[in-house]
Amino acid sequence: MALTAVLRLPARALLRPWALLRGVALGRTEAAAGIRNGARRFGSQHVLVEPAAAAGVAVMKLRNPPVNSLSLELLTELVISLEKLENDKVFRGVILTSDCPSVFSSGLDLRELCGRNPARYAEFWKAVQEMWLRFYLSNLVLVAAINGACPAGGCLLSLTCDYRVLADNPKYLMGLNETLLGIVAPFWFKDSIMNTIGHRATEQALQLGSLLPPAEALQVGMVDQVVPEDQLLSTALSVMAKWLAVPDHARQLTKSMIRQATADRLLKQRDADIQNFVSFISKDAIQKSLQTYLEKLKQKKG
Ligand SMILES: CC/C=C\C/C=C\CCCC/C=C/C(=O)SCCNC(=O)CCNC(=O)[C@H](O)C(C)(C)COP(=O)(O)OP(=O)(O)OC[C@H]1O[C@@H](n2cnc3c(N)ncnc32)[C@H](O)[C@@H]1OP(=O)(O)O
Repeated sequence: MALTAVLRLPARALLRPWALLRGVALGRTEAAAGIRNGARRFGSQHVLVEPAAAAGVAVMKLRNPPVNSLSLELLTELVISLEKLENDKVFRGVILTSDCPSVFSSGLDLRELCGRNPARYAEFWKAVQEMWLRFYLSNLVLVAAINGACPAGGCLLSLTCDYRVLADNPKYLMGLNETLLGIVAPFWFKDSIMNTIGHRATEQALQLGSLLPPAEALQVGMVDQVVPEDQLLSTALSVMAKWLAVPDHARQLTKSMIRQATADRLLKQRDADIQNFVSFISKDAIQKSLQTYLEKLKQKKG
């Protein structure tokens, strides 16, 4: 960033050096535009973060076109973006949404699960764990504004949030569909959904790999609200206002009291979970089934 551009920045940006780094990552024009509008706006290649109209709230948008598949890069950038917001005392809540049309996130990037070497699988799985742990235990209020399809890892990401609002569109299917790919959702995926929809509903949803349309997702408790698409963000902001009306320290300790035990189950066996994943995903039969699934997805268009 040129010195003249730095000098034009408001003092508060200079007090936060990472805000300048974000500007570099965004490119000078976009960063400058954000600041000119009086709003600090930052991002990385795959995650865009901008302050919402409400004080203390940021909107975090996934932008890994075409379908926001959770690659190693996107997972890493999500964690870094959340950490930056947590360290910036201005922010108390985050609305998580998608910048890609009609897909919130297509889940883990299937290309990360096929044809890689064990070291890369291990690195990728560590990043999936990290994303889940950091979002699940975040001190901030997280509201998911789900503006598209939300299968598998996309659903997991939304389940880390404190509240989920889903746009009412029959194409926006949501759920943990791993069994349909011939793979098994790990215990912490299962814990996330079971803590949300309960034991019996999980028995069905997880074994069947159900992808639910909005009305059913609402009925089972996978989401808290279904609203017309054009009201998604305003609803998420209203929900956020209600959550932010509670004193942070009391809400944060309560959240931790409810969630820490679930996170600890993974924290106690992170390495074993990585080894399990690597040996499971490396099996020929699993690789075959994933490749067939990926090919079917690609052929869908033809
Ligand atoms: C004992 C057990 C121990 C350990 C357990 C170990 C391992 C197992 C755990 C693994 C957990 C896995 C979790 C996951 O998240 S797996 C991913 C599952 N995701 C899906 O099933 C969704 C697949 N995608 C879709 O259904 C559709 O793409 C979607 C999201 C509805 C959007 O539809 P549409 O807009 O029509 O877009 P296209 O289908 O045409 O897709 C465009 C383009 O993107 C490619 N693509 C789609 N999804 C993915 C993906 N997840 N990863 C990578 N690429 C994806 C698709 O193939 C198209 O590519 P093209 O090249 O043809 O343009």
